[in-house]
Amino acid sequence: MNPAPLSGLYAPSLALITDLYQLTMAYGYWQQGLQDREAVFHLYFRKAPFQGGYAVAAGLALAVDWLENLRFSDDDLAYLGSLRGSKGTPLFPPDFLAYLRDLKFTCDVDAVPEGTVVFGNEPLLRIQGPLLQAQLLETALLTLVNFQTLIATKAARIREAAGPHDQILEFGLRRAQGFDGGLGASRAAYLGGADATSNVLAGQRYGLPVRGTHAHSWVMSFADEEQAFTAYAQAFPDDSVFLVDTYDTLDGVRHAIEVARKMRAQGHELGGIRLDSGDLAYLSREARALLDEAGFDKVRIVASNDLEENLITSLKQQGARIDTWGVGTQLVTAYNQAALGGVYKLAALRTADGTGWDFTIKLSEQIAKTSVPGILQVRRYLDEQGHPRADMLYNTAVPLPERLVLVDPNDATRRRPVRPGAPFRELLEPVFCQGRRVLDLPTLAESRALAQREVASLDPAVRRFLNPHTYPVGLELSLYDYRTQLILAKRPQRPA
Ligand SMILES: Nc1ncnc2c1ncn2[C@@H]1O[C@H](COP(=O)(O)OP(=O)(O)OP(=O)(O)O)[C@@H](O)[C@H]1O
Ligand SMILES: O=P(O)(O)OC[C@H]1O[C@H](OP(=O)(O)OP(=O)(O)O)[C@H](O)[C@@H]1O
Ligand SMILES: O=C(O)c1cccnc1
Repeated sequence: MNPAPLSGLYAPSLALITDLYQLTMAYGYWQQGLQDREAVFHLYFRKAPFQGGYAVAAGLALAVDWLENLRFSDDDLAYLGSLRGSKGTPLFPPDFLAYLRDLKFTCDVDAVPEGTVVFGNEPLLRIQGPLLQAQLLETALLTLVNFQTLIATKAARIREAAGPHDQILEFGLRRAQGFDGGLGASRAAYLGGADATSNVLAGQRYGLPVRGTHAHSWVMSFADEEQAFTAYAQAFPDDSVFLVDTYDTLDGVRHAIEVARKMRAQGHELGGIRLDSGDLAYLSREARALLDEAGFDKVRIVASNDLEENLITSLKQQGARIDTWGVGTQLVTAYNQAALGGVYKLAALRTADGTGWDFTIKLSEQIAKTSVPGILQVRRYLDEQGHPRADMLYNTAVPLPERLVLVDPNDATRRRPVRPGAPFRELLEPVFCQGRRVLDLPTLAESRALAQREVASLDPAVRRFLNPHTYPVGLELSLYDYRTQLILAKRPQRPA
């Protein structure tokens, strides 16, 4: 069989986009008759990326799409049937493959909408349903949500640095982690705050605005800069941005102005110039002065060259006159943090008699890595202006006490009583009910607008890049106490 083109991007079925152990466990559960035991898993990360104070949830729409198309094709089953164990016997017997063929997705999925700001330990997704199915979803859901959330968060930080009025163009495809990394990054970058992408397939697939300038090679293909700019303006008289740094940046700006004058005489306006090297603060100030003096104060100044949020902040502090930021490598590769460490943990199992729940916990040497048992919801308390004040994780499967207290899961001495009647909203919303979609997803542009409102609603101390203030996320006290009991019950008490 030839490998699918585009590294499987267009494979008719993506059921096999998983780790082998999900399938070996599935077989084991099926063999033990445990496949339909009801289970609850949470998908969450522990620490916000980039040493930042928050993350922007993303990836849900891709997860929904994957879940709705989840089925094992004949090719998938033939491949699984061909796998052999170390003794040469089939890894998966035919009757299990027949079970997979008929498997229908019947889980409940609750999720935090894309664009919502989220913090460590908060479930972004909660999956409830037959154990075999819920387990089988782990890898793909993590793959989608981890990367999308990572890049959306990076884009939100770049937006924070650029401010609400500047434009951000995502230019990263050539430096992305493969085709799928590039496509996914363009989507997430837009969701997190970029205005447009240079990635044409992402534009087509996700409906993103596509934008761009031209390369140095364009200028190098003509006898001189003026000819190159003139030719580009002929092709795109109302959509030209000239790259001015091929030879000498300020001479390039003067040449751009000459051509812009001729364009104006013919009823067209130059859109912008792009700076791609040198001291971007100095050159942008000089370029702005030259353009303004010549009567081109509406011509935009685009900058590119390894930009990221700290550099953009610094350039602004230096008085740079850049109004459009072309950001590639650092954004689409999340350069300073390779991955978001989201995890997927079992938190509840139906009791054998089917009437109650066993809440489950994964212990760890580090308390920060010990999971939270229960069927969790995140309640976000708001102040009078509707700004987030603190989040509370609680177990929806047990009644909430009258008086609520939030406990820091990493330091039980830090507690906050909840003001009676304090306004709140709950973050996890039903998306699938027994495998049937019950939520109409917002458009990507709506999720992007939500992300901007969400980040803006955070305290600037939580948003700042350097040593941000930790936003309070607590366990509801009775959940905290229950979790402590469970830890004590599970951990061997060895004599000193
Ligand atoms: N005023 C500035 N303050 C801080 N960093 C800047 C400033 N101007 C540019 N930079 C950044 O410094 C880095 C190096 O810039 P430089 O012009 O030397 O790049 P380069 O890639 O070597 O140029 P070229 O593309 O000509 O090879 C880039 O990441 C650029 O964004
Ligand atoms: O710097 P990034 O944030 O990744 O933005 C994309 C870069 O891609 C292009 O450069 P090109 O591939 O021509 O190489 P260059 O770095 O030599 O300019 C463009 O001129 C930007 O500099
Ligand atoms: O359109 C551009 O200017 C562009 C596109 C990709 C990479 N660098 C720049």
